[in-house]
Amino acid sequence: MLHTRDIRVSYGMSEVIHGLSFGVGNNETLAIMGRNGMGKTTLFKALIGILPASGTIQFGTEEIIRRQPFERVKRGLAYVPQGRLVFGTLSVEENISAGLEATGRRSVPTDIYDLFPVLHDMRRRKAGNLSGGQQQQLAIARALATDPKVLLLDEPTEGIQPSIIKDLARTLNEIKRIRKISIVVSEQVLSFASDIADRMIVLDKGHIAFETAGDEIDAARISRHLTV
Ligand SMILES: Nc1ncnc2c1ncn2[C@@H]1O[C@H](COP(=O)(O)OP(=O)(O)OP(=O)(O)O)[C@@H](O)[C@H]1O
Repeated sequence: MLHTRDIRVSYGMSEVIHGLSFGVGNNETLAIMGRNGMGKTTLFKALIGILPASGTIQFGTEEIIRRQPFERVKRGLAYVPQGRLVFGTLSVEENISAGLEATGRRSVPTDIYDLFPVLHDMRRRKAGNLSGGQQQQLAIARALATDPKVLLLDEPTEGIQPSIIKDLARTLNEIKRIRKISIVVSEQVLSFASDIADRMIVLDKGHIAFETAGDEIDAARISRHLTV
């Protein structure tokens, strides 16, 4: 579905992503693991097109590396940034509706409120008044409103309580089942990633240290790359 080849990203003269090649298949969840500063956010920004990158990004049958972010979204790539970044002064429903623009649809698809009933209950509230976990749900709901084929999630568990993290894993598995989409998620929380990933890639200083199938996860080996 989404395949990169030799992706390189730099800040000025300093290259931080050093030629990454990986892919995510149809209806597959890929977790990209790595501790702070290993390049996860930089990689995600390059995938959605906020940061320029060299190499190739094949999305379905199309090469998208020169496409603007909004063109990538229109084609079915959605991005939930680290830190959630909802529009705090807009209502929950207005936040979700912001995602509809890419589709031409006018009302929020019902499956979104089925997935996130709390957002339905709070649809008239200002998004800034929601808890961290609820804002994360809202950011995912807004991304789903764009009707994506691939959902990119940058560290969705950051700053979220452990009990809510379990719910988030369940919801992401439900989204994959209902929508039949692919998910690429960056993470440091191995238990969460293990609950959702079909495959994992471990990033180390902008390189792929190794890759593993979800049912063959060597927790000790991955943990060595997650703890300082
Ligand atoms: N705007 C920037 N200018 C220069 N260097 C940057 C910039 N943003 C990130 N970096 C550097 O790029 C490298 C990768 O950072 P990145 O934020 O992608 O890592 P990360 O794995 O997402 O970590 P975190 O979880 O802390 O965001 C780090 O060495 C970081 O210092």
